[in-house]
Amino acid sequence: MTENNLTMMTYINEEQPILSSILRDYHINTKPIKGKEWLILATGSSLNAAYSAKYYIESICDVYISIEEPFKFEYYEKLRPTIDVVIGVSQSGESTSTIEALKHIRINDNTVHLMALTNNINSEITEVVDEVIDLQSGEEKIGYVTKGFSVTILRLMLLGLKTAAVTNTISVEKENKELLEFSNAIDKISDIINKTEIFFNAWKSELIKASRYTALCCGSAIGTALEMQTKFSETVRVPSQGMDIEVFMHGPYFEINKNHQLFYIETNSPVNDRLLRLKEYEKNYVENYFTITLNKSTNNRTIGLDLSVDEFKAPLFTIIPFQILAHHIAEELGNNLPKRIFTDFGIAMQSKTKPGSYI
Ligand SMILES: N[C@@H]1[C@@H](O)[C@H](O)[C@@H](COP(=O)(O)O)O[C@@H]1O
Repeated sequence: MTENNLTMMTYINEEQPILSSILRDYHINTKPIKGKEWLILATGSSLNAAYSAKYYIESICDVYISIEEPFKFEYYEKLRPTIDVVIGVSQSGESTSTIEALKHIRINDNTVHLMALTNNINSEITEVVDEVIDLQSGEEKIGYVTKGFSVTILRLMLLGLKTAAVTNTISVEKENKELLEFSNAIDKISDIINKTEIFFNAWKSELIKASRYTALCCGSAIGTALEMQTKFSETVRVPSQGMDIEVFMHGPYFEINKNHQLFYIETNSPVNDRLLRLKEYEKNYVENYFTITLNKSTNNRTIGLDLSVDEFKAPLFTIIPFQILAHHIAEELGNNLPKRIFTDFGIAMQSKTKPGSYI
């Protein structure tokens, strides 16, 4: 494939094989994380990936995870003395705020273990940490990451699984059961892609009309809602937001009008009933609302992933329909995604160490 033909779909289609291969290499490639209190620093999609993995790791492993925006952390937060390890997650390894926050921590604390999780082991982030974990997600030349996002989530989840196994928090049987569940669900990613394509074709003419897109979730799916906001903002470029239903209920619901489109993310959370009640209420005020559920679909407004995974693994999969919809809606709206825009932004604002190498 020539560079001119690369699209987000190229990389979305690579998710299933790369996630399968990472899972296959789990026993060789995944080392446990030392310590009970982890602080993750990341920005953009990497931050959303951290939120996507946090609740799985905490559910399987006896650790506590805090997640912070690095810039805010550097200038306004204090490093808690109980933090054992700080993990800077940066797919490019070139986000200056993550690098600077790690440097700042090192200057003020000589004992905390600093790690980088990155797809570029020659990048600047690797020079400021004690240990580097290679994401190994392969090349991604469209800067609006999809494959790298999914790989980051799986890598983080597997670090949690390995840590749980090595510390005897879970049995070998449980570890194998978890690996099998991941594997079975990853094998169904091509079905998720097909179902989303059918959904998009059925709803295309409506989907492109929204004046605002809102993704609503409960608890452990927050990483999906946040990444929907990031991905739609970057690509569809129409106001987009993603949040927990409890946040929505305390302000944002006032702005709803019929031109908004709502996406509900259903992951069989214990508070799912509240999400269903909200959907029932809001359907009187918007023309278009859709659901992405872990279960089977019961109507044509719903993409049913039909996966046997718990709500904690769900974010690895619930994001995929949004990645595909972002690509297709952006294309329908005439946004030429391979053509880079604001190419001078990263350097002007010093948000990146160098201009992105993606097309
Ligand atoms: N627009 C990009 C985002 O798409 C990306 O997620 C973020 C973090 O990048 P990285 O994970 O390489 O640190 O940087 C930029 O802001």
